[in-house]
Amino acid sequence: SRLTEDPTIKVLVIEAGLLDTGTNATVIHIPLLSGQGVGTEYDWQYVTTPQVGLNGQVLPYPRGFVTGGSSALNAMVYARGPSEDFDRLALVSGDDGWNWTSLQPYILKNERHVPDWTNRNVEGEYTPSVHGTGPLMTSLTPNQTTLDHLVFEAVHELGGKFVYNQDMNSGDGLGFGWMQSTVGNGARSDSSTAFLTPALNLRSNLDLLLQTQVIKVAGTTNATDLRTVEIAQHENGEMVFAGFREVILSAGSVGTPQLLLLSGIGSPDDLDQLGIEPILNLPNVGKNMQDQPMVSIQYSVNFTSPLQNVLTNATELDDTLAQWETSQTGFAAGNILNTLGFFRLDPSIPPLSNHPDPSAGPQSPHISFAFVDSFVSNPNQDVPASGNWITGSIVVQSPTINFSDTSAFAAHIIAPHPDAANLTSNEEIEEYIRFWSNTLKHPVSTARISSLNSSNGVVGPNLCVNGASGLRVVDASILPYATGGFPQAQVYIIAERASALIYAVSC
Ligand SMILES: Cc1cc2nc3c(=O)[nH]c(=O)nc-3n(C[C@H](O)[C@H](O)[C@H](O)COP(=O)(O)OP(=O)(O)OC[C@H]3O[C@@H](n4cnc5c(N)ncnc54)[C@H](O)[C@@H]3O)c2cc1C
Repeated sequence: SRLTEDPTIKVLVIEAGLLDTGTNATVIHIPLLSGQGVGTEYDWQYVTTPQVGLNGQVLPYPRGFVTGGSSALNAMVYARGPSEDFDRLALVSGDDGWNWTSLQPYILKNERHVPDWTNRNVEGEYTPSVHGTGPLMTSLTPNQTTLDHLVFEAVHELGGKFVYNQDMNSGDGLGFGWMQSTVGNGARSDSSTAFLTPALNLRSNLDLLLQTQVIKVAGTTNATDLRTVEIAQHENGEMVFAGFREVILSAGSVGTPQLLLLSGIGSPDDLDQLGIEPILNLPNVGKNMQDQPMVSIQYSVNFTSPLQNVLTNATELDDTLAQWETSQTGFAAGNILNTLGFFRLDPSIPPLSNHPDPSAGPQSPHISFAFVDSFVSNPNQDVPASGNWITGSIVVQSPTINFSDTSAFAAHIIAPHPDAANLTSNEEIEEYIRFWSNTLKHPVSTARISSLNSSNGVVGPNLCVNGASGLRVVDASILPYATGGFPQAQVYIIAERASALIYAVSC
């Protein structure tokens, strides 16, 4: 979208998946259904290899197979992460243009805060000055609940590190706050609805090839001058497009290293085993992947929740969805997540007492957690047939023990779910985590950025592939570390600056 603002530049987008329109695609656009696009025709439907740390489990690994990519499938959490994340990106890449302060124009250019459909008063729930004027819309929940108020009562009661964070997109990455979702006008806002589709409607210098898989990038006269793309629209239907000014891979943390390897870019040993002729020795392609594990604990509670009512009562669900279809309003026009917290672990106890701190700095989180007003099951866990439930979803480790002990929660919690009933020793907690963990689906770092003189990276500070010409990577794979926030916000920011770099510096 940004590149085609210049009418002299022609852009061809090649997308393997489907268009995000049509009857089935409402699963993408209705905020209440967020997450339900997983496992459908809009998902590549990968699975992991058996995970050693999770007792050998094989987990589904969804990736968007649709215009908008995974931003059309995701849980819509918009959290840029701590400023320290971006400062570390600048340090690793040796380019101050990636630090939090330098990125401000791009941060403000891609996103804007909008009211939820009820237009309720949200004063004190976010900070207007840290939001911009961009096409991507973010908003707060229209559906505040009893649970949300309990969460903030518990935060107040616990004090200490459990501070209220008015806006987790301000660069301050710690504390509990109201969650911002990529929702506007009652529907999901994503990289297709905010950027690609409006540009396609507006400009003739942008074209989209759908259901077309890129097979590899190639050189024509010079093997490392990579401006040719081989594609296929069906088996044995290969075509070659040559002569691009530049090829930009945005196939994501799984697709981008796959394409690099298919093109002969990677570790020569890996490529030899696959029968692919090596053209560039970049041993970090597809290596160093970081993701964020998550585990949920459910509690039965003595209050009912609107979300649970809708999800368990077919008539209510039909009515809610019918209202959305008519006017993009009602309960279905809000995300199912309303609040989110980011915290640091105690440095005096393991794992931090015997490992280097993996966070980006002293103001960056080690864990995050969110509460949902319903039963969110872990992989292969059955949803109980009855009862009122809430779920605490914890990334990496569980401080919900503290939370459920607060008087705010104690007055409402009946019992933890039987699967988590007897978690008292460290061993029992560890076994629970290994057995029930899932992934947040946040892979990064498979084509990581590094400074110009480093051999650790796949791309340099301008996102050009090291040792090649004509080839750039712009997606989550370039991030050097798992984010202290949630990755999509960082991907939009990277893409916004990348468009400026593409104008300024050729690869
Ligand atoms: C279920 C789920 C929930 C998530 N929840 C959140 C969340 O709440 N908040 C958050 O910040 N992040 C979340 N994420 C992660 C976030 O969506 C991703 O980090 C982000 O979308 C990555 O963007 P990307 O451009 O790197 O890749 P993607 O968005 O995955 O885009 C890659 C695109 O390339 C296409 N492609 C791949 N290979 C080829 C090929 N060979 N030829 C042609 N096209 C190809 C794909 O079809 C896809 O459209 C979630 C992800 C998932 C899957």
